[in-house]
This record gives sequence, structure tokens and C-alpha cells, in this order.
Amino acid sequence: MADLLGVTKKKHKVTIIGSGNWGTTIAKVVAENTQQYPNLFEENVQMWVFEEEVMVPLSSKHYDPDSPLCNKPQKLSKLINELHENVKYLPTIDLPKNVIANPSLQDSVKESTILVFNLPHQFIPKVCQELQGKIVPYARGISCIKGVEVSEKGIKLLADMISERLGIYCGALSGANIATEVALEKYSETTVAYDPPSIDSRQPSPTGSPTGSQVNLASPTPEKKDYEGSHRKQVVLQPLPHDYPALSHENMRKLFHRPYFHARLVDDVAGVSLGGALKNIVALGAGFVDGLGWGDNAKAAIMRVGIQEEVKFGKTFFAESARVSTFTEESCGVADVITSCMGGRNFRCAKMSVERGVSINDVERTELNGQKLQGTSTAYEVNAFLKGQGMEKEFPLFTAIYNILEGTYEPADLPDLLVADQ
Ligand SMILES: NC(=O)c1ccc[n+]([C@@H]2O[C@H](COP(=O)([O-])OP(=O)(O)OC[C@H]3O[C@@H](n4cnc5c(N)ncnc54)[C@H](O)[C@@H]3O)[C@@H](O)[C@H]2O)c1
Ligand SMILES: O=P(O)(O)OC[C@H](O)CO
Repeated sequence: MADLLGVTKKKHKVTIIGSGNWGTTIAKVVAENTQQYPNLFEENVQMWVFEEEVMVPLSSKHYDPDSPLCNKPQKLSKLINELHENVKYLPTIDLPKNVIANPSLQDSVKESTILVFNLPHQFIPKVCQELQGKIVPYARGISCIKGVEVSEKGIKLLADMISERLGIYCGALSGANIATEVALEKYSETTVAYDPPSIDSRQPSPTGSPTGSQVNLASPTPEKKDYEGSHRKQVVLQPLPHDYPALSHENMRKLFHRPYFHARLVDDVAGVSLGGALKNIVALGAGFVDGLGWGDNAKAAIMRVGIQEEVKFGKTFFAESARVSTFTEESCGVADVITSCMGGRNFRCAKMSVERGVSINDVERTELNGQKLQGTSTAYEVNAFLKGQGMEKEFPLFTAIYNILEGTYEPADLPDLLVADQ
């Protein structure tokens, strides 16, 4: 496509890195939008698949006992491309034909200018390692992952970790978004945090050439002095070449917003990321009390304390970046606590573990068919961080959930453990 100056306009190529329950759902959302906005995006959306062999289940509408696809295990990527359904992680949902499953991580990101990270957080370090030097230097990222990274240096947002390891800008998407409901196109909202570097929204030069100089991600705003290890390092960003459409809030919204999936754009990457990570610990608490048969008041109490601890965590450790209103007003905050405590996997597995008297890891293994909980590892990571700060007592719910997972306390001890929350 050429503009009035005869300059060839490129389109953004999008890759979804991950193809689980949420990864496949976001691939569907994005692929619908790349069809709707052909001037901005290449129609085909690459989706990296962590390859495995699976059987087409009897319950699939594609199951045909006479088909060679159905009588022995097949590569998941092949099934997705032939059936346009992810029979393992998003069964029964029709995917647009422009979702292209690709088992090669490096091939899937080739020439992609938008990388949407969407896989369980424990796999991100290895994926980033494999991507180093394999992506275009001016790519931009969005992390849909709910979790945090804790090391001896402190706590880090996954968007920042991706940004530092790959040398690219990375925003975040998170909200009250149980994947299956979004995939079924039931109405929901999400929050997209993207504070694009100013170099991306400049007017094109007459030649359309990438004349912009490199900029430091930490500028033009002063370096954020958040908790050691959490603030962004000095990432030197490559400008987006001028022959690509600007990646403004408006265009990012076009990538994610659907009539059934309302995307609100904000610039608080820290608040959006923390809301998504911390609510998973709260959801375990809600599952524990529901498993005891304690009813809705008990669940509401857990949710109230959970929201309070999310806000306090943001204020204490990310004071210069996370905004309180992100937790209290956006989908990624209070709304995600509510939906996760009503029907999320962390909630359901914690509930079943109490009802059956088995560990939550056993429930994850037997009930989730390969899907992963994020709340258990996040509870351990957040506890390691709080312990390091000598602040476990300041966050009684987060600490109680860790102690219940460790077996130090029982779910029925929760009211006593929360008395400190006065
Ligand atoms: N499912 C939801 O409802 C939902 C909604 C919003 C956000 N999220 C978040 O999205 C992120 C991704 O979750 P999901 O639900 O798509 O995943 P999932 O739990 O459904 O699936 C697990 C995924 O991990 C992959 N995997 C397994 N071993 C791997 C390895 N060694 N390396 C790389 N990948 C491997 C599997 O192939 C599969 O794609 C999580 O952070 C989750 O909290 C999930
Ligand atoms: O199923 P969960 O517990 O991983 O939660 C899913 C989503 O994060 C809800 O917004």
C-alpha cells in the first residue's frame, strides 16, 4: 500500500507466543481484528505452539473414526491448522482460518513487529532466551501473562523482564477474562497498558525511512525509582521504521478491542501487571473457603482483603509507577478479583483440593488437562519477596495462602490468620 507521497506502507505482522487456553483465545481475538483492519496488520496471525502429540477427543465435532487424523495422536500444530480448533486447550471453539499454528518459535516471530506474550509465566525466561537476536529490533511487545518474577535482587514485572531481555518495549494486557467466556464471545472488558515510546507516534518522514535515533526506554520521563529490581533498566529502544503505521493507543486498541471484548487503554503497565498476578493468590483463598462450604460472605471477605493487599503492595513497592485507581477502577483490578474468585481455575482447583482432601498440585495435574495454575507459584514468589523485606505480617492474606499451600496452616485457620488485618 502506498501513501500520497508514494511511500510503501508496511503492515504490522503479529505473533502470539503461546497457545494455551488464553493464548489461543487471544489469537482468535487478534485474528478477527487483523481481518477487520487490513491496512494496519497482516491478515495472518502466527501462533507459536509448544508442540505435543494429542488425540482428537470423541467430544470434538471434528471427531471422525474413519479419519486418519483421529485414529492416532497427532501434532497439535497440525490439528490446529487442519481443524481450526485447538482441541486440547480451547476445545469446541472455531478459530479464524488466519490463525496459523507454528511449532517453531524462531520462525513464528520472523519479521513480526508485534509480539503478544501469552503463556504460563514459568516458561518466559526460556522463551526469552530462545528469542534473543531472533526478533526485529524494533518489535513491540504486549504481555498477557499473569505473574511476577522474583529473584534475590527483588521483584520484577514480566513486561519489564521481557523488555530487558529482548531490548524491546513491552506493555501489558489483563482483565476479568476467563478465557472460555471470551472465546464464546460473551461480553467482557480488559485493560491494555501501553505507554508507547514517543518515537513510535512521530509523523513519517517524507522518505518514509527510519530516520529516528535510538531512544532510552527510561526517558523522556525520569527513571522510575521503584523497588530494587522492579524498575525498568535502561533499555535502548530502536524506533519503529516510519513505513509502519504508528503503534498509538488507537491502533493498539484496534488490535484487541472486539464488540464482545472491550479494551480500555491505559498507561499503567505496573498496575495492570500486578493486578493480574496478585489476584491469583486471592482466588486460591476464595477457593479454600468455598471448599469449606462457608458461603458467599466468606468469599467476599477474602476478596475485600485481597483488593486491599493488592493496593498496599502497589503503593509499597511500586509507588512511582502503579496507580491505586488501576486496582480499584479497571477490569484488571477489582473486576478480575471478582471473576477469578467466582470461576477461575485457581479458585476451582483450591476448592476441589479442600473438598477432596488432596493437594492443589494433584488437582491441577488430574483436572486441568495440561493447563497451568499461576496462583500457586505466585504465592510462593510473592512470599519469598515479602520474607526478604521482613513484611510477611503486613500482608496477612498473601502470607496465609502461602502457609496453607505449605501445609503450615489449614484453610479453616484463615479467619484467625486475617485477624491481623485491622
Ligand atoms: N486461561 C484463562 O482463562 C486466562 C485468562 C487470562 C489470563 N490468563 C493468563 O494467561 C497466561 C497463559 O495461560 P493459558 O491459559 O493460555 O495457558 P494454559 O494453562 O491453558 O496452558 C498451558 C500452556 O503451556 C504450554 N507449555 C507446557 N509446557 C511448556 C514449556 N515447557 N514451554 C512452553 N510452553 C509450555 C502448553 O503447551 C500450553 O499452551 C497465564 O499467565 C494465565 O494466568 C489465563
Ligand atoms: O483461571 P485462572 O484462575 O487462571 O484465571 C483466569 C483469568 O485470569 C481470569 O481473569
